[in-house]
This record gives sequence, C-alpha cells and structure tokens, in this order.
Amino acid sequence: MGGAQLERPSGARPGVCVRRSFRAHAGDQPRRPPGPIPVPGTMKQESAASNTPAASQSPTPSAQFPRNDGDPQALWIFGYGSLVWRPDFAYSDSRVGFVRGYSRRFWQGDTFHRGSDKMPGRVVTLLEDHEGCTWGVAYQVQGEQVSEALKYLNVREAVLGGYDTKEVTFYPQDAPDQPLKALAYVATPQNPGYLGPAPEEAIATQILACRGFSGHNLEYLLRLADFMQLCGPQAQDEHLAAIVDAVGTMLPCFCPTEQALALV
Ligand SMILES: N[C@@H](CCC(=O)N[C@@H](CS)C(=O)NCC(=O)O)C(=O)O
Repeated sequence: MGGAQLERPSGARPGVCVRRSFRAHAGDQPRRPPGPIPVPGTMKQESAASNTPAASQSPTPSAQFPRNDGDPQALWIFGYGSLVWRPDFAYSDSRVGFVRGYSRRFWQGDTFHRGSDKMPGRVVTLLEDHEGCTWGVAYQVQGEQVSEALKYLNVREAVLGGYDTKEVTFYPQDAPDQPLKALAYVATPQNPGYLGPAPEEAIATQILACRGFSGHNLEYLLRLADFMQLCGPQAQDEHLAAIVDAVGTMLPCFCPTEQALALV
C-alpha cells in the first residue's frame, strides 16, 4: 500500500469502530515482495500467477460475486491478516475500515507461510460473533485486476491456506454510512488446517517458535499489531493485544542474555 497518506481523524460517528483514515493513493501498485510465494513441489522462483495449478486457472469464489453500485465489474476484497500489509496483487483503490459481526482469531494453522508440517504456525481467520468488529483493509480491483487477483488469492489463500470465500459488508472508516459488499477469505472449522481456540499464552508460544516460507510467525503478529496501532486507539482487538502482551512477557526467556552471548 505504498504512498499511503494518513489523513486527519474524521469526527466520531455512531457505530464507527475507528476515527482515522488511512488511504493509499488510488492506482498505487503494491510493492512486490522479493520473489513470489513459492508453491510446494514447484520451488522454482516463478511468479505466483504462473504457479497457479491449471485446475484453478479461473477460480470461481464460492461466495457470490459481491457487486456494488457503480462499476459492476469492480470487486472489493477485504483483508484482515497478511493481506493488510502484503496484498501482493494489483488494485485500484484501498480503504481502511471494518466488518461487523466477526471477530479476528489466531485459530488457523499454517504449515507453509508461517510454519511447517512439524511446527504449524498460527494465522488469523474470522469467527462469527454478533458483537464482533474486525479491522482491516478493503482493496478494489477492476477490469483485468479481478481475475488476476482471484487467481493469485486462490493459490495463496485457498490452495495453500485452507481459506474459503465469504461475502461480507465492509464499512469504510471515512464513510461508514456507505458500506460496500466485499469478498473475504475465511478459514472455517471444517478446513484441515483449523486449530481452533487456545489460551493466548499457548498461541504466543506457538507464534514465537514457528517460521515458514513467508517468514517468522512473530513478524505476522507484529505487522498486524502495527496496523491496528495505525488505525488509532479506538480500534480494539483484545485477542490480538493479549497475544502481543504474552509474547512480550515470554521474549526475555527466548532472548539470550549478555552472559549467554559472551559464551558464543
Ligand atoms: N484471509 C486473511 C488471512 C490471510 C492470511 O494471513 N493468510 C496467510 C496464510 S494462508 C498468508 O497469506 N500468509 C502470507 C504471509 O504470511 O505473509 C486476510 O484476509 O488477510
């Protein structure tokens, strides 16, 4: 989301989870991470799109194609985990905002991006929660961007991650009275990688111990915590905060002391 400008906090509005807006310039192309996400079994460093298995050349999301007024071909994709900081697909616009009726939980196992078969990491999914409110970023894709984004996300989220698509209602921070239909990738309890609830301390321990092809699981946690900081103090995620606190408590045990360093 390069080139984004933090705009002045807008006034509080009833029912709005946050007050700040964070808007990438429309048309900003995402910075490609160094090298695309390798797909198991094809460890050639090709672009993710060319790695897409033939069967998913034109993935059809299981959710209805959420349409909004205006450009019928445009699609909004809601990210609330790694898509928040690394969409890695071309988009025309992005908006910070939230979805109601869902809570974010580190309840999905990950044996590729942030973990391994022996040591699965933990990444986020959405839990249906009538009182819930989850922060993230919605990306608008138009024209050819739509099929490219869906093809890429089908590999990254569905094939590699066990996520399925779901239509959600997204409330842009700067226009919560003009909600948008969006596509979200959600890991349900029925997917094989689902780990489900655990004490935040246990989740923190797992995150501290795991890494995968996309990096350490701790980076995933802290990037998400950074995003929530950007959104402003009103954007609360108690589950995320409790895990970050638990990591902070445990880190001294994981960090060598000066004495231990002197021995190396
Ligand atoms: N679907 C959620 C979560 C997506 C997510 O974090 N997926 C992981 C595991 S499949 C991923 O893509 N990781 C890439 C990374 O960790 O950089 C989102 O909208 O952000």
